[in-house]
Amino acid sequence: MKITVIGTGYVGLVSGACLADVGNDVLCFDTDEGKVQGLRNGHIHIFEPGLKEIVERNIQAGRLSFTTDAKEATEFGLLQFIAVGTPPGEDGSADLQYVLAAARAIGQHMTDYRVVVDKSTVPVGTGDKVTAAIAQELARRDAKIDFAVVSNPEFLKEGAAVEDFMRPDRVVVGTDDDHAITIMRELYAPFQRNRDRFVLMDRRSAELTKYAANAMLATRISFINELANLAERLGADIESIRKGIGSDPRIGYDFLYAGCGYGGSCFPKDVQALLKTARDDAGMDLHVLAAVEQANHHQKRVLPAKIRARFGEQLAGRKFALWGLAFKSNTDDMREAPSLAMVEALVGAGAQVVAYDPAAMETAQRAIGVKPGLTYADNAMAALPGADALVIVTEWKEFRSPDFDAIAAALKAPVIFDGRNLYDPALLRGRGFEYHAIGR
Ligand SMILES: NC(=O)c1ccc[n+]([C@@H]2O[C@H](COP(=O)([O-])OP(=O)(O)OC[C@H]3O[C@@H](n4cnc5c(N)ncnc54)[C@H](O)[C@@H]3O)[C@@H](O)[C@H]2O)c1
Ligand SMILES: O=c1ccn([C@@H]2O[C@H](COP(=O)(O)OP(=O)(O)O[C@H]3O[C@H](CO)[C@@H](O)[C@H](O)[C@H]3O)[C@@H](O)[C@H]2O)c(=O)[nH]1
Repeated sequence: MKITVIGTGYVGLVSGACLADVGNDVLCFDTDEGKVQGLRNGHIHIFEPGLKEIVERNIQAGRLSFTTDAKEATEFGLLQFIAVGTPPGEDGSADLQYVLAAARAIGQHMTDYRVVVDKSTVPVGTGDKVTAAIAQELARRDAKIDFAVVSNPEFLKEGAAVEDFMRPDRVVVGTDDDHAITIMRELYAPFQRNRDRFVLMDRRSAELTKYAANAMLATRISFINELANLAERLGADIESIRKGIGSDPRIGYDFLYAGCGYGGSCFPKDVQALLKTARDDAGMDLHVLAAVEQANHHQKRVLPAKIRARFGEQLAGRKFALWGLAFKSNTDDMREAPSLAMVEALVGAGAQVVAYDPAAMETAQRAIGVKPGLTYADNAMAALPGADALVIVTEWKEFRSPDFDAIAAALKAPVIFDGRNLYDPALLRGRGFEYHAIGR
């Protein structure tokens, strides 16, 4: 099939590359000249395991190419995937300017039937707005061309994006257009594995399904974080509790890791956008979700508060090694990363911070800019010498089993603040560490 993917970010590039990998012809369109030029030369601007190989393989096979030309992009694909950003607007609602710009470009240039597939995360009713934007452009040039607008939200996780796209738990498709349904079924047939993963519904339900999934996952995290804070005060261990409740299949073990709060490009903005949609479009307050957001806001401050409780409110003259900057492991994404709140809290109280991340050094420097008091180390161990404590905020694999003797020798005193519960408290205390974790 001939497919155009609009937007070459985490979702667009992964979708385009994976769709090409199963034999489709894919043209990726982005308005960012620099990104497109780089991609043509095989430079991948995001860190995503396995993506580079797939992109290179499919460029070489002639199935994957890139353009900044909207007309070429619209003429290319029978399917037009919209995978542009929907960042939070000032009031927390999803900013649809990029989605609607993409829709207008399709309306301006289409000459034949098109299936427009919305993969961006968008509020209920956006499909209607995309339809209206395309229709308006067609009317402007007096063109009568049929098209369908389908909702097909994406559920991939950064850091495992290729695997998630290739082996999806489900493929949610929202439309009542029979021709579009046939095309979408054919498109996703190679990704069904051993059972039918295709979940067909109306467009509004598909749009809301995406928010429901992220809201549910964010709720689990805020719930376990709050319970962790309680466990700590009551002298219980949240990891034992996670194992104790996870064995119930109705609860499960996944996504119940306590930590220093959820971040990333999705949960914070999608929770906010859903609260806003409910309030503005349905006159409803979502009480549970409002509490989820509030609890997460609090959780990002739990580890800094422990550091202040240990070293005092004023941290001038103190130095901290910070391991992890990305919002989670296996990504370079800094959007809403808990590290941002940590750096702000430490440097704001006068401390020096020496930070290291295996993948997010460049993106962090771009996100934070120049900040007096903050410097970066070339590797994890190089961040430690002379620091009052090691602070961990991202669960990178390379932090899981470090040389504890070398850490103790490099730090001023063996003190660790672990926002991801990476280590066994008894083991660390046995090795002479003062170990502060979350809920243990
Ligand atoms: N990042 C994730 O893990 C993830 C997962 C599932 C869903 N989503 C959703 O998918 C959407 C995209 O997210 P992302 O993280 O890939 O975004 P991103 O910011 O990484 O990429 C968006 C890309 O779109 C391009 N763009 C903007 N306007 C354009 C236009 N009019 N025409 C062509 N290109 C344009 C930008 O230059 C950028 O390269 C969002 O709605 C997001 O909520 C993201
Ligand atoms: O038990 C857990 C699991 C995750 N997190 C944190 O939650 C955030 C989000 O993690 P994750 O969901 O793995 O990353 P994302 O790439 O943001 O993926 C989420 O957001 C995407 C965008 O909508 C969806 O497609 C995915 O299904 C959804 O998992 C990160 O800060 C994690 O550290 C925890 O604190 N505890």
